[in-house]
Amino acid sequence: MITFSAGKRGYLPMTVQMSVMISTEEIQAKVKELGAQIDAHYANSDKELVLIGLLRGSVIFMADLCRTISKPHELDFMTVSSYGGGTVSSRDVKILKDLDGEIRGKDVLVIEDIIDSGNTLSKVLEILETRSPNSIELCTLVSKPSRREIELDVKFLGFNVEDRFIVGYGLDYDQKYRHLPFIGLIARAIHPGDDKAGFIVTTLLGIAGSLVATYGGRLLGLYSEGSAAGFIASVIGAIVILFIYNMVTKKT
Ligand SMILES: O=P(O)(O)OC[C@H]1O[C@H](OP(=O)(O)OP(=O)(O)O)[C@H](O)[C@@H]1O
Ligand code: HPA
Repeated sequence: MITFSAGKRGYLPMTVQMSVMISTEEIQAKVKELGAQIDAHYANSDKELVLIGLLRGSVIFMADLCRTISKPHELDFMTVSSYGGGTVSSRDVKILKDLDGEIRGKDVLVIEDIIDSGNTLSKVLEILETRSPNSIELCTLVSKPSRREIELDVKFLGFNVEDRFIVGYGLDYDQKYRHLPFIGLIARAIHPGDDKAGFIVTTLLGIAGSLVATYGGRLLGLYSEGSAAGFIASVIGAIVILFIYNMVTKKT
């Protein structure tokens, strides 16, 4: 289990616990293996080879993979999106950015980080086939065969994985975690701080809220000297503190 800090949510630091599904070492070994398979496959072709990465997920895999391929090749990119910020394919695959170059007569190798339902790649293949390349093959680091809605012929495959939502090595959840060098599962829901810090901060906030409500209430003439704020007023006091804290931290 790997624990790391993941910025802040509201006024408290977030901590994420992640379990490793595919380690950095396993990924690096597989990338080299795939590079060798790709070199062997295209060794006898006299056509130009172009690797097409689907942004943004494939970028880390593609950057590592292309450096293990000896045959000279071009890199080009397309942006398609089907997941938005969620974990379920919308099946409405949108082409957001097309290729910069021509692929007519070339050997095209499409690079993906993951194939899940197959909707994204099948749409991309449909488009690329209309442009008369010499050949089109698919390469993905990860595949979830049990999720497939559209069958695809994947020539170069890294790992088959079970149906769990994974992140890292290009794979994101809401655009986060792509930078991780391994592929993992978010094991514990993102929570504010560790439990001890959460308890202490919550207690201090409760006390501060009560003080703000008591002295604020006296200033406003709501309480007489010597009487203290009740529970609801203290909660309101705590909310006022959080509001001010968020205003101040947003400005810095
Ligand atoms: O087989 P599918 O069910 O279509 O899912 C696979 C696609 O989902 C992810 O892309 P996403 O739309 O999340 O964009 P991203 O590449 O920017 O992460 C991933 O990179 C694949 O392109
Ligand atoms: O498990 C996943 N993680 C991240 N992105 C994805 N896109 C399809 N499946 C996944």
